[in-house]
Amino acid sequence: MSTPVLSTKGLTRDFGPFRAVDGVSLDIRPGTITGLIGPNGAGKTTFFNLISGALKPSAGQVLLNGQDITGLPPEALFGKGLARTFQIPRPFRRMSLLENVMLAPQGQRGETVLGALFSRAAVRAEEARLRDKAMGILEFMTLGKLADHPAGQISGGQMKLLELARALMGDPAVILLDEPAAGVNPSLTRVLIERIEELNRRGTTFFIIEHDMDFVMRHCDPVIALAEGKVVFEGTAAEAQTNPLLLDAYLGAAE
Ligand SMILES: Nc1ncnc2c1ncn2[C@@H]1O[C@H](COP(=O)(O)OP(=O)(O)OP(=O)(O)O)[C@@H](O)[C@H]1O
Repeated sequence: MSTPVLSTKGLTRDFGPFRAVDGVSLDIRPGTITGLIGPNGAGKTTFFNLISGALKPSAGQVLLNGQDITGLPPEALFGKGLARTFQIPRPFRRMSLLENVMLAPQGQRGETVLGALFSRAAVRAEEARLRDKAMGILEFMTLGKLADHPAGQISGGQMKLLELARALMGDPAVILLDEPAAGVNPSLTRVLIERIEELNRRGTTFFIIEHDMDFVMRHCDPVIALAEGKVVFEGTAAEAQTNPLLLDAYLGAAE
């Protein structure tokens, strides 16, 4: 078996007396599109927040390519190749799409104190490089024509594409997506899925929270299920559909 690109060991998070994530240990294999499912309140988003540095764990560890990244802030993780998108995207609404993508956190010379020591020509060259890279990514995400549009004026589905575009500025090895298909119309969902699969073919690993079981069955392998903060299932999507524990814990509501 290949070395996991991302691992958690006993990852735990308490909110007062309530344990939202309860000793989760799992491995994400490189090159997979791994799905994370579970009922409302199972702890999925909290688990993503712990991995991506948005929340500090009460106990446990997160490893990226074997390196301990527990508790590092999101910007530091972005630089290490771990990116995350949100259930509800939050672009800078008055800035253009291009500016939003260019502003994705990364060691941007022009904005650092050190940057003041570089020549203005070097700063301009760096900005031109970022602009070209951001434009290429927007085109890849089918948003090229909207590059100069204010981000506050695009649809919710386009905002999800923009979120992924921002994530791509860090050349991430692993991307965490929180409900990418929620509230997105079918044609934009298709674009999103095609891009995820294209990036995956090029080697990017995805870890995706998704409630839409059709999406999970078609695109995710393996699938991990959380219930009450614990892993209750790990296997293929087909196994997930027939697992009795899962039917009780999660899919039972559909019966
Ligand atoms: N900041 C917080 N303070 C207190 N409790 C919290 C906090 N964040 C989450 N919780 C609780 O932790 C539990 C897990 O929430 P979480 O949002 O991680 O679940 P989820 O599986 O992502 O649910 P959903 O599918 O509805 O998004 C819930 O009971 C929630 O109320």
